[in-house]
Amino acid sequence: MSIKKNDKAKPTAKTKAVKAKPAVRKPVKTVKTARAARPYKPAGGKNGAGSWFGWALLIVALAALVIWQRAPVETFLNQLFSGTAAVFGWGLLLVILGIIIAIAIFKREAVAAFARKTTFIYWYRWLGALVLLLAGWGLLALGGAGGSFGLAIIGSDTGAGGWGRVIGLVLAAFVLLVPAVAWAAIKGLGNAVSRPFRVPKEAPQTEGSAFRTYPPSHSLPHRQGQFRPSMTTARPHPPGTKPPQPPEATAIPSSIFVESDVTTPAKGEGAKANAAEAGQAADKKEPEDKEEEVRDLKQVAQDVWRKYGETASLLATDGWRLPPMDILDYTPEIEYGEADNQQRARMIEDALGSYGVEGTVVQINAGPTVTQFGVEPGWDRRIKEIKEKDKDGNTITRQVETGRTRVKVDRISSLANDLALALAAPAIRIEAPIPGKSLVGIEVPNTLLGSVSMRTVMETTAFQKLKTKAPLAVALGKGAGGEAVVGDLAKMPHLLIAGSTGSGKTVCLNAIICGILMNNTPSEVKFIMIDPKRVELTPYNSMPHLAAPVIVDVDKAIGALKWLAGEMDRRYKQMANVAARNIDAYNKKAGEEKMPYLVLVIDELADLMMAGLDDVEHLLCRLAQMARAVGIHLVVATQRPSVDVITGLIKANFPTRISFAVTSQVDSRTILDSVGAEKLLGRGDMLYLPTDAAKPKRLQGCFVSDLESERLVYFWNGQNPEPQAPILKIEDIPAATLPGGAVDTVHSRDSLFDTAMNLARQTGTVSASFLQRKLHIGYPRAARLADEVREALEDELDDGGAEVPEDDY
Ligand SMILES: Nc1ncnc2c1ncn2[C@@H]1O[C@H](COP(=O)(O)OP(=O)(O)OP(=O)(O)O)[C@@H](O)[C@H]1O
Repeated sequence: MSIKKNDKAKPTAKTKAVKAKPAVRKPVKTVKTARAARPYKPAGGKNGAGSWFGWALLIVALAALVIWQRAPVETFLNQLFSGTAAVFGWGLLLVILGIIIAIAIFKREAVAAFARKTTFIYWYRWLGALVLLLAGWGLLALGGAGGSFGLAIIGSDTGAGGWGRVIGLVLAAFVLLVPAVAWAAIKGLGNAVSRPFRVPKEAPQTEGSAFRTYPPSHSLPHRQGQFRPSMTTARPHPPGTKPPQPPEATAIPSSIFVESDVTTPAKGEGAKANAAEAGQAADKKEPEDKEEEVRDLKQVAQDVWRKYGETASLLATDGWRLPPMDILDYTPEIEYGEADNQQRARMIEDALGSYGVEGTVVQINAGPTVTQFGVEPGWDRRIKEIKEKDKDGNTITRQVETGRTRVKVDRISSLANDLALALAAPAIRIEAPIPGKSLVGIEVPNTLLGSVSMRTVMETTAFQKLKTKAPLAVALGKGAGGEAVVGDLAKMPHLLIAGSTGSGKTVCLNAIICGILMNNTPSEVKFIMIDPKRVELTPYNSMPHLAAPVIVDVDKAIGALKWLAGEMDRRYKQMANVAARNIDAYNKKAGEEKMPYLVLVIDELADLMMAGLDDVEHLLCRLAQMARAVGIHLVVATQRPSVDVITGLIKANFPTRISFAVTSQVDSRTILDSVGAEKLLGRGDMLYLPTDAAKPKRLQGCFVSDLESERLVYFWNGQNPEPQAPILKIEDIPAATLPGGAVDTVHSRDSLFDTAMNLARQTGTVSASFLQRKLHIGYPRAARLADEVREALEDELDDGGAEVPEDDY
């Protein structure tokens, strides 16, 4: 608000001159833009210990060093232990070695962490550098400039013997510095030598070969009852013997990739279309395109194996290999126009000013989807008009500020729609105040919407730090200022996700699942996945991390919840036996028999709630209340955030919540207890409410493409671990019963059931795609409807009715 000033005016006797300063616009202090993620430091594996090849090298190198420098070592030991060395002789070295190995075994985790921290996981490279140094010194000695130490290195022989030693040292350094290349060279040499003597033969995949071929999960509906479908029989290893180890990583397993007829169904929108048109040449794609895609995928996965299959740091303690970071795509971030944001900041100030609200934009946080403008509320000034005479005797009016109060935050919040109009933005969310700052945050959608790849978040220091102490670390997305937001599922300890259709729930679930898959082996984490929609999570079928194949039947799902509640009780008893209070304490005491974390993922809670409201609510609440300590965590998503699905009890037990775009304020309140989610933009734009925060935080969720998750599934499926006994078999899950005792078959009958029946009778066709076209409904619903119609017609046939039409899915 400007205040007129008249320098010439003289104050009258009655008035006191007040020097009123015009409101000065402060410059925008901070402009944060989303920065490129910090360069990724290679993540250490679980033990960080190195391969057998590396260990063998170390032992040989140490032994050679000791034998070579026997005299000084002996002198040193004698000096160190005086009489002791004389008594024990060289045995003392063995004792020291034994102590070191014992410490390494008992303090495995600590040693691994230390090794990772100090980059000692690359000890062989350090050693290699040392050997190279010695070689250099030896070379100097050959030229007469190496001193007595140099002469010792070449054995005081400046002829062929000395040269031989130097060359030997250089070769040893080469092997230590790049063991993989050395190993490949040795193998290549071996192959070249043996090639002339080899008899060419066909190499069919034999039973028990290093890698198994897995049929595409979606093509196995008939195998729903089986655990980990595989085409080869897994041989149990005899008790007391070593379980089969994963294959040598240098061999790129061709059989891990399913052949070109395999198309794991894409998830998300693509998935639905894909599944819907499964019978119609796989989603209208040209066969060549499809082949190209599969070949690409195969190529990428092969490249990943070639590059990282032998990385020692990827080898986990239990023999599995963790996926390398390169398995995820790297998407460069969009740079946001700073000038554009400055201009919008001015527009916000002007728009506020035009409604009589003083405010200055003092901070701009540019994020991937929205830019947050931090507005410092100005003053509500009380102005008094003073009439006075100038020196010519004319009456002039002067305004004087007589008092001021801060602009109320509510006055800015109530202008959301007006600001949206002024900025020509679709929706504006106002965060008043920004937690921890005395500013009001105005979130304006960017003109260019960016997406956040999971890799960019996983490579940040925040995630890398969390990962070292939290096995269930998940990458959630990036905040309004482009900062990475990560969370620990174990601390959440259960997560409720809601949002309207197409808002990004399934992508978020995938990001959580893939995040866990990137850092945990099947013996550390098991999943139970419930997917009533049948297309979203089924691509994970056949993965070794699954405690049971993906459950798609609602009645089985309720049975699985009951099993999980039983498992929780069993775990509590097991823990009580060893006096452990939680899973971490138990696993520390348990030694080899560790308890895996169990993560239950439900893609559509509404379907379950509709099937057995009381049962499901009771079971979920019981699990949510008690399961954290025994390592069971729930991740539940729904597209119906209404009070009959997200009941008060469920809400109370799921303290961590994520809301994607919803259609109304009521829905937003139901999920978050506050408004705001109705203003979200969809496509991964979310409000994240962690347990310890009073207000939700706006993020752009991580995007995981179908290709990325497929690659991960291939990676895990391709390994040949020790055979795993199924924890939970689908056929063992009891079907849930309705309150009346009858098996639940009628509840899910669709409102379009009668229309679909009529269509089937008239046209003689029952297929999901047909119903989808005719009834203008989505694929999941059409597929369910087709099943119902088919069942009903089969029942009629049993009672002497018309024949069931041929299925043309
Ligand atoms: N984090 C994200 N970044 C970029 N795009 C996203 C993100 N999340 C979702 N999308 C886009 O939105 C589409 C729909 O997402 P998704 O399938 O997860 O929605 P949904 O909420 O699960 O829908 P439905 O309930 O119908 O299954 C995706 O295909 C993708 O194109």
